[in-house]
Amino acid sequence: MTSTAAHPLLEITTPGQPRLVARGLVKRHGATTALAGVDLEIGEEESLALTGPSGSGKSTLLHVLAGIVTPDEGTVALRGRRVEGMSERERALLRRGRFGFVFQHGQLLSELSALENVALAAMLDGEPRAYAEGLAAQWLARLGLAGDQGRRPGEMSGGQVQRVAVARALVTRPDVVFADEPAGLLDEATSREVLRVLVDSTRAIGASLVVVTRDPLVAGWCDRRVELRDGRLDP
Ligand SMILES: Nc1ncnc2c1ncn2[C@@H]1O[C@H](COP(=O)(O)OP(=O)(O)OP(=O)(O)O)[C@@H](O)[C@H]1O
Repeated sequence: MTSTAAHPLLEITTPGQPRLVARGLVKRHGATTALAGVDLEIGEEESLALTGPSGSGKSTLLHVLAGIVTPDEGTVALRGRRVEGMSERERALLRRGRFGFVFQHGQLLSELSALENVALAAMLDGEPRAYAEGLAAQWLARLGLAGDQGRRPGEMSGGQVQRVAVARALVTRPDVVFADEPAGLLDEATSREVLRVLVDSTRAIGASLVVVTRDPLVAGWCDRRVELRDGRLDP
């Protein structure tokens, strides 16, 4: 499942460095300081569980690390290249090609089948349609959804939908996968099933993973766990 698309950001390689490095991140929302100075490094192929109480800044940190939200202060670098210094176009390319996302809900297009949803991510990353559909079919089969390719999100269970979302995030073989309580709306058993698939599949393709989770068992599956409190990482 190798990507054939030439990617303008693929030349970003600095061997030996952590994959993602955040320094001095501060983010304010009006009077609220969501991030109050966060330093974080994420290694090559490392999985990191991001935990902490409600309102502690987990989602904000994930969005800043992923280049979705610009910090008020501080820097984020992917393999040595500053993300917050990129143009909007470069950041969009980065998000589409080098990052994968799994959110709580809403990331699949309801009018498209599971196969089309996954293939679309690969097509947006530059793959031709037939190749993208082949990749999508392989990923769906790998995640136990071989028989569900033609189903739309409304015709699948919550757990199946989130597994399609995992396939969608991984089909571009991203460097880093960001997941914000990706199974937060599911029952505990189904949620853990989805998270297990996410952690294992991310590891299998050599991607790094940042996952926001409240579940200590899931956090235990990750290589490392950090806790945010009032916008700071607990030492
Ligand atoms: N767009 C926004 N506008 C205003 N305040 C915001 C915004 N986004 C986040 N905040 C505030 O910033 C703080 C951190 O929010 P954030 O969503 O990052 O926390 P969280 O740890 O992910 O919370 P939860 O576990 O409840 O999802 C909170 O006080 C929140 O109310």
